[in-house]
Formats: sequence, structure tokens, C-alpha cells
Amino acid sequence: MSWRYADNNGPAKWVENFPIADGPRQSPIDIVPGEASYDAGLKPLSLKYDPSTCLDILNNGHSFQVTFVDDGDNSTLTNGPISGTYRLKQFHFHWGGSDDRGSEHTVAGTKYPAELHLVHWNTKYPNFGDAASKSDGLAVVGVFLKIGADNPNLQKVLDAFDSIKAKGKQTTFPNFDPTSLLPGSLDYWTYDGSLTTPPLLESVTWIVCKEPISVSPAQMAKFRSLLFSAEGEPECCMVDNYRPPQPLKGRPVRASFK
Ligand SMILES: NS(=O)(=O)c1cc(F)cc(F)c1
Ligand SMILES: [Zn+2]
Repeated sequence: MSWRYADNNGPAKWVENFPIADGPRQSPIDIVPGEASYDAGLKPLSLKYDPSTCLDILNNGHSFQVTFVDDGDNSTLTNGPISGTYRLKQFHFHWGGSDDRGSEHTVAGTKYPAELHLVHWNTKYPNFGDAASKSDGLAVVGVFLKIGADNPNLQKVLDAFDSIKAKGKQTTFPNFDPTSLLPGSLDYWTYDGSLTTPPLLESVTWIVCKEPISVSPAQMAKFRSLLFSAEGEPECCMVDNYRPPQPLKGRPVRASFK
């Protein structure tokens, strides 16, 4: 099914082919800080990434993603709200057609221009695909991007865009350290949710960082230079590739900080 983000194939239509879109633990959500409950039992996040596991960068037609070798425990997430070890599989972003929108999660209704997702899978399962179908299979760390100073670490990713402009294009992307994209504080909110794109599987422990990282207006323009379309197809700019907030349906949102 060729889902996208336009009126005819976007988030409001996904339920036709993916009925879980109306499920009990869908993502993203609007995070209301005043309604989150501080949980002193939540541990700090332990993110330990090995740049040598960074493999390539790909335009998959919905976003671009940087993919990692995940055949060992070289790049992992432990502690935080999760138990066990989760391996980094890929990271990708969601962004808007202008700086007033683009993030998937919102904070008391505030939209950020973009949101980074670092996707990890639970090593109690044999691989990512299997984990993605389990209620405790995935853990995604979300980081908001806020307009401000140029971000030199992000620029390394943007510099690869000329090679992956169209859907299906891929190029090698060695030795990138995703730690360089994390904010100074790893204070976070956490709740049980889902993939925010089809198949919308309800297998994600969401870990959303309170502190954003910076992105400059020129860097945001670079995000918008990618295409949803493949070579030879009519050019369609890759923008507004975000799902809006979904009903909380009674789920608790916990904060790791006061
Ligand atoms: N956008 S997201 O992080 O929820 C996500 C991650 C993933 F690995 C696959 C998906 F289809 C969606
Ligand atoms: Zn995502």
C-alpha cells in the first residue's frame, strides 16, 4: 500500500489499510507537562553508540534514514524506562514545509520544526522485524529540533543529501556518531505507543527528550530539498512527513525529572 502524507493518502486515510490506526496506544501524542507524573523510579538513559556501526543513508520515500549494523551490542540503549538491552537500528527525522510545524510529538500543543527518532529493538527477540510485532519490542528516543544556531553535527547528515535526493537512493555513510545529535540533558517523558507510520504497530516504548537540539533555518531548507518521488517521476518535495498527535486513551505519561 503506497501510503504518504497528502490528503488522498495521508494520516487520515491510513486506517483504511491499517485499522490499528484507531488503536489504544497510537503515536505520536501531545505531551502536557503538567499532566505527566514524575517517577523517581525511572533511571537515566544509557545510550552507548559505536560510530563504526554506522552503515549508510537512504531516502525511503517517507523520510531519510541512517542505518546501523545491529548484529552485536555495539550501539545500545539500556536503563531509562526499559529493562534489558535494545540495539540501535536506524535514525530518521520528520519535518514540516515551514518552521511552524514538522514534529510528531507536541508539547502542550507546541509544534517544533522537526523531530529526530532513534529506533532501537529489544534483543530478547531475534531481529528488528520480529521485535516490531511485540508490545515491548521497540524503544524510540525522540529529540525535538528547534530553530537556532547552525548544528555542525547535523550538517554532516545534510551534506549527504545530494546523493539521496530521490526515493530509493542510498549511499554509504560511515563513522557517524549519533551521540552528537543528543541534547545536553537527557531528561525525558515516556509512554507506551506505536510506530508513527504504517504499519503503526503498537510496539514502541517512547522516550521523548525534554531538551531540543538546534537547527538553523538554512539547515531546515536543506531537509526540504529531498523528494518523496523517485527519479523520473514528477518531483514532489519531501515536507510535512509527520503524523499529528493521536488520542491518549487514558495512557499515563511519566517524567524522569521534576
Ligand atoms: N516514526 S517511528 O520512529 O515510529 C518508526 C520507526 C520504524 F523503525 C519504523 C516505522 F515504520 C516507524
Ligand atoms: Zn519516526
